[in-house]
Amino acid sequence: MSHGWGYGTTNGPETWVEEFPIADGLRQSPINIVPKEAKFDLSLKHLKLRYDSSNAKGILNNGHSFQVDFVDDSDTSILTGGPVSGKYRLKQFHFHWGSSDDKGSEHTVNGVKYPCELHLVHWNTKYPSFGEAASQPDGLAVVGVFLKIGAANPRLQKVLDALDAIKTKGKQTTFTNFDPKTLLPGSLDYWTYEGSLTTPPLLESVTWIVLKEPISVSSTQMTKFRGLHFSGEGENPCSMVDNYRPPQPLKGRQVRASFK
Ligand SMILES: O=C(NCc1ccccc1)Nc1ccc2c(c1)[B-](O)(O)OC2
Ligand SMILES: [Zn+2]
Repeated sequence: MSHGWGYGTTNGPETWVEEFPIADGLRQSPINIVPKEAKFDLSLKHLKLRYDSSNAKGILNNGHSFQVDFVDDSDTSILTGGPVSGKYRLKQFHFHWGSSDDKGSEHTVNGVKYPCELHLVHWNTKYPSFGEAASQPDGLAVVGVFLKIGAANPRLQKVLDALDAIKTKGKQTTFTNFDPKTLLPGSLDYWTYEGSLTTPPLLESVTWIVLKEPISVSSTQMTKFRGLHFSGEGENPCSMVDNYRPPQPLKGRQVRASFK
């Protein structure tokens, strides 16, 4: 049986460095964000996200999270402005969450964990593909959005209703006509820093753009995330929960803020 990385006691974040030594690198993610230590940078531009709902393609249980994949063969769903130069194409979005409402996010704010964190993954069109971009220091731009327990979020419902069809590892189904902009909070104020993928291969190619304002999710909606399985059909069932990497050392990096 393939051992493969995961979030369990024998293959979790503390073990990843054995196969992926960059886990101890200089620009690892996530991090704990301390707002008072973030430097307001007047030169940071407004974040511009233009998505075409018809680019949504499918939804997949990849054994670590679930992701909604987008057609990325043209510049129809792109991120521009913010801390980056050039155009970054939306490839997929996915989430990280906990086994209970007191944990689950990857980034933390003053040490506070949110129950869930959304990642919208974009790649720099100066490179020919996502895979190529993922190996470049300016290859990826990921927007992180915190989810906070409150009123049920109707914008999440279409995604959550699709989860019954992808309960186990490897299952996927079509998922069309969805604009991820509907998942964003009212304010696009953000913190930004240079980091990495938070899952193996942990490549140090991500400009992180973490939104200050969370979106809401209800406890009941959170139980839908927790109904997924890390395991495949017919394997010992293993609930997909606590699929988050804890904060990593800042190692001298500056976190900048787009707002005062
Ligand atoms: O795309 C991923 N893996 C497949 C892969 C293919 C080709 C080259 C490298 C990697 N992973 C991944 C991508 C983006 C993010 C994360 C993980 B995240 O840190 O969880 O949030 C942001
Ligand atoms: Zn992620």
